[in-house]
Amino acid sequence: MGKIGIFGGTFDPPHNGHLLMANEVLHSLNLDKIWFMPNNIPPHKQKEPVTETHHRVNMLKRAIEGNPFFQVQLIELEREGPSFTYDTVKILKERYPNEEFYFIIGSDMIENLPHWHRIEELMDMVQFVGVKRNGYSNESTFFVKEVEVPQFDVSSTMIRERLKNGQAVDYLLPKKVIQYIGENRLYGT
Ligand SMILES: Nc1ncnc2c1ncn2[C@@H]1O[C@H](COP(=O)(O)OP(=O)(O)OP(=O)(O)O)[C@@H](O)[C@H]1O
Ligand SMILES: O=C(O)c1ccc[n+]([C@@H]2O[C@H](COP(=O)([O-])O)[C@@H](O)[C@H]2O)c1
Repeated sequence: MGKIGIFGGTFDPPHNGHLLMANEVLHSLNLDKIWFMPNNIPPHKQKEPVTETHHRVNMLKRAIEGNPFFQVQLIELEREGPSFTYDTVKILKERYPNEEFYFIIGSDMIENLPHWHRIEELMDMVQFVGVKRNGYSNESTFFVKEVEVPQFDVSSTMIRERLKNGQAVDYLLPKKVIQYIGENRLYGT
């Protein structure tokens, strides 16, 4: 039996805030692995344009390169439409009956939890792990296991904005991801 942290996200692009929190949760909960799971269509951002999936996957692979505890889990790209976590966790539990799953979220998502698809049932299927994010509260009517992580106030939105304006993004995301963004002219670079 293994303990797996599932870290779902849009990762548009992945950044050091994602890597920091994943690593801290891995160690504080003694998990065996973290699966970074890019979504197909983010359920609550359905009206926003999202970078093509293959680019998000390629960036994620570069971001986690060299860390033996980090893997990319592509299960949500096997389905069309919005990636509801309930549907995903159901399939994961069938496919990996011996694993115990922890679903990692930042506190902006904790606030949003009551609006998630079939949240009551999902709560019985997986343990949520919450990481505090600047400007959001960790309070929830649902049980979310809190992990203390040094707060790193970076977001994909901030990185996209900076790139669009020609501002520096060094140390906000891995060098290899910055290189990939430049080579593929993403985010208006
Ligand atoms: N700096 C951060 N600190 C804590 N949690 C974070 C941070 N950045 C992202 N997260 C969490 O990581 C998960 C995936 O986030 P996502 O890929 O949407 O990144 P994001 O930076 O929030 O993107 P965007 O700015 O486009 O909304 C979410 O649960 C989110 O709350
Ligand atoms: O299932 C839902 O209703 C649901 C609603 C909002 C977000 N999620 C998931 O939460 C994770 C973080 O979302 P995001 O959009 O911030 O990248 C990602 O795996 C989403 O698929 C899931």
